[in-house]
Amino acid sequence: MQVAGRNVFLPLRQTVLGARRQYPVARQSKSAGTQTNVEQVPPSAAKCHGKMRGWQLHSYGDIDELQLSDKLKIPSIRSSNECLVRIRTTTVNPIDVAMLRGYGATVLNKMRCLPSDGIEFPLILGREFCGELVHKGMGVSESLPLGTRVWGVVPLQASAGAHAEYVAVPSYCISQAPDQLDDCEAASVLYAGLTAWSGLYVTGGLGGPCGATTSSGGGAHKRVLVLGGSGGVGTLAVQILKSQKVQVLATCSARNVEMVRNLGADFVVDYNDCEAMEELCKYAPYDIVLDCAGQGAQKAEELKYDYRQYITFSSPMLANIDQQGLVFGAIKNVGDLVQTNFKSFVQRGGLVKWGFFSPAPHGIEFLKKLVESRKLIPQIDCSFDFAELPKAFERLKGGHMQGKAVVKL
Ligand SMILES: NC(=O)C1=CN([C@@H]2O[C@H](COP(=O)(O)OP(=O)(O)OC[C@H]3O[C@@H](n4cnc5c(N)ncnc54)[C@H](OP(=O)(O)O)[C@@H]3O)[C@@H](O)[C@H]2O)C=CC1
Repeated sequence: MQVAGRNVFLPLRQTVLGARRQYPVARQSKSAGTQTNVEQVPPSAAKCHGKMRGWQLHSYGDIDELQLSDKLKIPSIRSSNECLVRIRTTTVNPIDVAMLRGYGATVLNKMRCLPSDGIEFPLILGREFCGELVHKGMGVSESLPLGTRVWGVVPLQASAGAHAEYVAVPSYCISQAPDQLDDCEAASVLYAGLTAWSGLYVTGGLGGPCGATTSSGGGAHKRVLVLGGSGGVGTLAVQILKSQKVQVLATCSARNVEMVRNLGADFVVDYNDCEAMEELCKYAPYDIVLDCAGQGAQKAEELKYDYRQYITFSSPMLANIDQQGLVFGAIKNVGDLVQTNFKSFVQRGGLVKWGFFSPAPHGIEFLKKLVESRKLIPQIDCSFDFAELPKAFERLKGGHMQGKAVVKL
């Protein structure tokens, strides 16, 4: 991403060695002639020598492409609104597994503003984290002092993600981590939580205009069916909906029915039990059917009950563009969406939409309020040490997760 003061680099090494207290510094960009102020001094990072450990990807492929190195350069703050975080915990999400194979590369490389002959490697995956704020630009709010324990997300197009000791992110992507959560729990909320929030409130308009533009939530007395209530996104979607007094129905495999019920779902069905699945017809029409199970838009055509909106997080958008290029992929996307919506509207009277993760600050605020009032409790499926990160990828590939796969640094 192009940022202001792009040529202003302030490696952590220069700012932390020997430093013991916070003070602002300013560096002049020779080429741009602009000035970027960077407040810094991470006392606890004083031992670092400008290098960090991290898992890198040098080409797309499978899990064995992930390479651990302890000689990676610590990311630099490149604008006054960026923050450098020393990571304590991170997670592995399905998007990391997909990006390992090259998913979305065409669009993401465009967003990375690479020159036409540029390559995106090395890449560091990892979309969310909990850690300590060690370095920040002067434009970052005083409500986030250095040393703050923060939770945050990494925008999809960033080529240096959270599977490393440090990550640099725009300040809107982080906030103070809730005290109610330990480091593992705090790392496992935002990526899936912001996906669920964005699907329900931005794409689905569950809380009206205020639900999408503020942290107010909403949707009381509506009825939502969550497909895949036991996964990373599904467990949070169920709890978000319950906290807003929405009637929640959910599907998952038999072994997870009790867990999803305990999260607050009013009615839970094993998706392998055809008879029980028929029961879902009794509760139709649904205001929203939320696909958190990778079923895609085509699943909407198979449903035997009516809905107003079917929202899937498994859109073919990036895959179409990967396969057919930007122009033909975009045309195919529009065609797919029109065709699916035509069928859906005629058969079920509802619309089919694609939902996406969105790093919105008011979404983060919304999730934080739920955590603080103990209405949202993250579910952790498994945790691994940093050196074992590939095992977390294996666990995700195995499927049937009960929440998140966490990695501790
Ligand atoms: N577009 C976007 O921006 C984003 C998209 N996603 C997508 O959303 C989906 C969910 O992500 P996430 O929760 O992290 O993934 P998980 O792997 O954590 O969860 C998926 C869950 O789906 C359940 N499941 C599998 N098959 C079915 C089925 N036929 N019916 C009902 N449930 C089923 C599984 O439950 P069980 O064990 O009970 O079978 C599993 O727990 C993924 O496809 C992911 O790629 C996620 C984040 C962002």
